[in-house]
Amino acid sequence: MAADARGLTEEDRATVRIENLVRSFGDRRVLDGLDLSIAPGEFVALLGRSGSGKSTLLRALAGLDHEVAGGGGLAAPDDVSVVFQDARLLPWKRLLGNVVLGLTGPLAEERGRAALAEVGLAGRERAWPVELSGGEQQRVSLARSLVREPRLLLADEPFGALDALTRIRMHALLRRLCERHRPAVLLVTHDVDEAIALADRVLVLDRGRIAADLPVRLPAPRDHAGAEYTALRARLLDRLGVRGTPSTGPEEEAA
Ligand SMILES: Nc1ncnc2c1ncn2[C@@H]1O[C@H](COP(=O)(O)OP(=O)(O)OP(=O)(O)O)[C@@H](O)[C@H]1O
Repeated sequence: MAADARGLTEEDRATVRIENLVRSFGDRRVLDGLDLSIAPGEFVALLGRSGSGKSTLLRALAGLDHEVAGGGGLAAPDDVSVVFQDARLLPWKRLLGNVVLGLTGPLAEERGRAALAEVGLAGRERAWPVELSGGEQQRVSLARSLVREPRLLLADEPFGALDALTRIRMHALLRRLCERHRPAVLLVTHDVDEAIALADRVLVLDRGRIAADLPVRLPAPRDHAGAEYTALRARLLDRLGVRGTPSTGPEEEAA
């Protein structure tokens, strides 16, 4: 692997580096020798059938699971933010209070206001979470995550509970925010179109490992009707077993 002027390879510079990760629940090995690396600023989507271990992997990366075993290691930064399907705002705090929770320093409030403005909620700082729609609450959750300028943003089905129209708006917002803040992102989703719309690279988790690792090389704006889009979508659905085609060996393509 090519090294830079300081002798660092791409692997050394990775924001996430996992080798041989294993997680079992009782007799069941959910993650079974999983390898993965994510480069700084890279947006990666993770697909996989229900129960394939997507949330388990996310929890391990978030440092929420102390029972994972990494033979070769699990390296993820400490400055990680996590967004879940439900916004998990504190109902007794106003929006600004929710966004700046745990932030210290004289600029905390100012940064919180700026973050709310970035997600389209300027002027709503003093509103209570209960006054917001589900989509608006999820915007606050994004603001709360990104105000910390994390090196890694983990998102577990963040738009799963939203209606189709709000979801499309949230896609555009998330993409914009990530281009501005440049965290590495691991987005867990069930939705193949969401994965292709947002990510630089799409992974499929199957039988405890990354079974497909495909770069998304589509010109912006990503055209749902384009031949490249359709071909990538078909490959991913195939890997997910949706078309009834059994998956074969690991599928990889250099990014
Ligand atoms: N704390 C736990 N105790 C026992 N089994 C668990 C625990 N957490 C997860 N599992 C099991 O591990 C497997 C993977 O779960 P996980 O939630 O990671 O899957 P997932 O791919 O995120 O699924 P979904 O898409 O349905 O959310 C499941 O079979 C689940 O029952």
